[in-house]
Amino acid sequence: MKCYPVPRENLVLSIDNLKDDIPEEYLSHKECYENVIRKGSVLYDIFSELSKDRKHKAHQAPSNAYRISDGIMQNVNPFLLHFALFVPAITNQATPEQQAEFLKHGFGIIGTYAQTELGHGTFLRGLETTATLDLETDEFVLNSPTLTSYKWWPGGLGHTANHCVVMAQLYVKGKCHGPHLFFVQIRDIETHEPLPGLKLGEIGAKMGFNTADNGFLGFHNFRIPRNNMLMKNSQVLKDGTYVESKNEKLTYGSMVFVRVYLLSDMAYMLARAATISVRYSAVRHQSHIKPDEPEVQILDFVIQQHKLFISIATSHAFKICGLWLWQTYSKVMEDIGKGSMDRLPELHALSCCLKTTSTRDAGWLIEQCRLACGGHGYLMSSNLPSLYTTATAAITYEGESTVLLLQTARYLIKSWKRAMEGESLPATVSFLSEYFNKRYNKWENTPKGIVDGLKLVVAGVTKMCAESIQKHVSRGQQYEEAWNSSSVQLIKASEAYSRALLCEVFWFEVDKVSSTLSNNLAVVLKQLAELYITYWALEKRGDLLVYTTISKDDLDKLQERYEELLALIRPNAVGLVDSFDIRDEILCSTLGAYDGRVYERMMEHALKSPLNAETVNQSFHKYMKPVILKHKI
Ligand SMILES: CCCCCCCC/C=C\CCCCCC(=O)SCCNC(=O)CCNC(=O)[C@H](O)C(C)(C)COP(=O)(O)OP(=O)(O)OC[C@H]1O[C@@H](n2cnc3c(N)ncnc32)[C@H](O)[C@@H]1OP(=O)(O)O
Ligand SMILES: Cc1cc2nc3c(=O)[nH]c(=O)nc-3n(C[C@H](O)[C@H](O)[C@H](O)COP(=O)(O)OP(=O)(O)OC[C@H]3O[C@@H](n4cnc5c(N)ncnc54)[C@H](O)[C@@H]3O)c2cc1C
Repeated sequence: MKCYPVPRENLVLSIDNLKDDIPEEYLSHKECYENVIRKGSVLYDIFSELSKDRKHKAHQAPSNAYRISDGIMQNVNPFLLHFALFVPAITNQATPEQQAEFLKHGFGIIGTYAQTELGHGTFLRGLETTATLDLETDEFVLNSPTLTSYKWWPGGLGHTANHCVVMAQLYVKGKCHGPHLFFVQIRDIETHEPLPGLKLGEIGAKMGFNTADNGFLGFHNFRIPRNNMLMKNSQVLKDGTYVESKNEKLTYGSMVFVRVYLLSDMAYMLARAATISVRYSAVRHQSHIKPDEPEVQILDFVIQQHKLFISIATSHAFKICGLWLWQTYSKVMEDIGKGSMDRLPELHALSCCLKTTSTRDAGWLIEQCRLACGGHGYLMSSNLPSLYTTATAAITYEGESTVLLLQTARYLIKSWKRAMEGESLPATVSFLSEYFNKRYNKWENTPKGIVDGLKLVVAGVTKMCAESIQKHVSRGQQYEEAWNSSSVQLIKASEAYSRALLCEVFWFEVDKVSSTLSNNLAVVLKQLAELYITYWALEKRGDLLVYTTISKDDLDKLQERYEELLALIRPNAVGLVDSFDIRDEILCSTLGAYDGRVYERMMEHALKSPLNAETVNQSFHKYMKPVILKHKI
């Protein structure tokens, strides 16, 4: 067996079998898939060796080895779900004995996480796949009773995975106990043929993610051993006794893991887009500033700095907040391991709004980076279009953004009610009590003052939501109807909460470590953090004018400070993106390569187009020529 030492980027990137002769955009849908399976299998082999070295723990921050594949695959790795959800679901939701059994083949199996159905993705209590206990045979019988109950979307399900964790409605003795997770083999290990009683396939071409092999799966009286239900939190005994979980939402735990991870993932996606667009903006000369001087680097246009520097700052914000959220996640998981669920609602609320804001921001900021590169940003060889379609998928997967923001709003409203009743609140929402008790300060034009102001916006909007719900109820609506009627404001409350959290954590984490950094590094990091906070204060000036004592004069001074920060960051801009340290082989961009040979690389890439293999394409003689000659006057 090939033995890989812990891979270094150099080792992995030097493997010939990982190089593409033809750029992926020139391959067919089927060739694309086969190409990523070729590369993915090499990486899977390496990661398997790597993972043996460090026993996989459910709550361990995902290894950065994942980053290497992110670059080499260029598109999405069809094995991703195995690492992102299949293994974490088993280590998070199965008993130790089950883990030993299900993972005994180590990386000899390839899994995915099959939860979403054709008819349901958000509303998990509405999932239709059933798992019915057969007491006589000590098995569960899985069925897809309708077309809408077919599993639809799971990554790797179409042709890659041979196992999956399936979410299905558990039926025991005629009673439904809601969604539970089951370990299911779906293909023969040797032949890879679908097992009898299953209908498997891929769901077709998508806007991006076209190598993720998202698939569909239908069950027809498909039997699995009773022991294949993941039974760490709830159990079904041999006699059919159902032992319920201490918290039924623990079943949803695997999604929290990925939502927490996505903050760091988006930091990395943005770092790539910022590296490409800032380096290109340093190379590209276009137009004049002073009429009698040569054309300038487009990075010297202040409006270009306004478009791009927020992406540098946001990547750092997501990285730092991602680590903070990961620490919170790990602590809550530790508490749950000791039997305490107290902080689970808070973790759920934090992960919902931060996952949503980070994926949405990554989407529009990557698009802003693309547009800042003019026409060349529209080339696939820039890699900005692929970064965009990959990042924006995350706004939907792992919890659709609106739905997750409403989950956070649910937590804010509950916290507001607790504040009104004088209860003490967790630190992440304690400002609601301060606001309720009118303990807040006048506006200050400082980073801390801005953070406090943004929290006042959250408290003010949350209060307005609570009053709106109360108003609708007093007019005769049921609570759930009143909730729906107030949902536009509820989304605003969650968005404001997420922004305040990002600003607060970014600023105070940087402030906390700055004394340990070299002066220059501390200065630059603080400039980025202040730029981020000031950018969002100016973006949210309307809310600040409504809910804080900020004045027009304060806003004018903030605008001035923001433009000062752009000028201060300008000399370090290229150094800042270089410090993301993303190699050309992982950046995969003709515009963002370290050596700045943009135009030569663009031409080299263009010549790889199959259309350039000949000077006259056969379609001229076959189709065009007869028409041209026929109509030639
Ligand atoms: C090497 C590793 C690398 C990792 C790399 C990752 C990067 C990318 C990875 C993968 C690419 C693609 C992966 C995509 C995978 C998927 O998309 S999997 C499917 C994702 N689907 C969802 O997220 C479904 C979203 N829907 C839900 O979560 C639920 O339906 C709902 C929360 C919206 C509603 O659930 P419901 O049961 O109806 O609850 P409610 O009645 O609304 O009550 C809410 C209460 O429940 C609590 N709660 C809800 N969810 C959770 C949770 N997850 N954890 C804890 N608690 C939860 C909530 O706090 C409420 O409690 P209260 O009643 O006390 O208010
Ligand atoms: C690239 C990609 C990869 C994926 N990978 C996987 C995977 O590996 N495994 C897996 O199981 N799933 C996967 N999914 C599916 C994904 O998790 C679902 O698409 C997602 O959960 C949203 O559900 P839905 O598609 O049914 O949308 P819906 O929930 O139908 O949402 C449609 C619209 O209805 C709105 N809406 C829904 N409920 C509410 C509500 N309560 N209040 C207000 N508005 C509401 C939404 O906001 C949205 O605007 C993937 C999806 C994508 C795009």
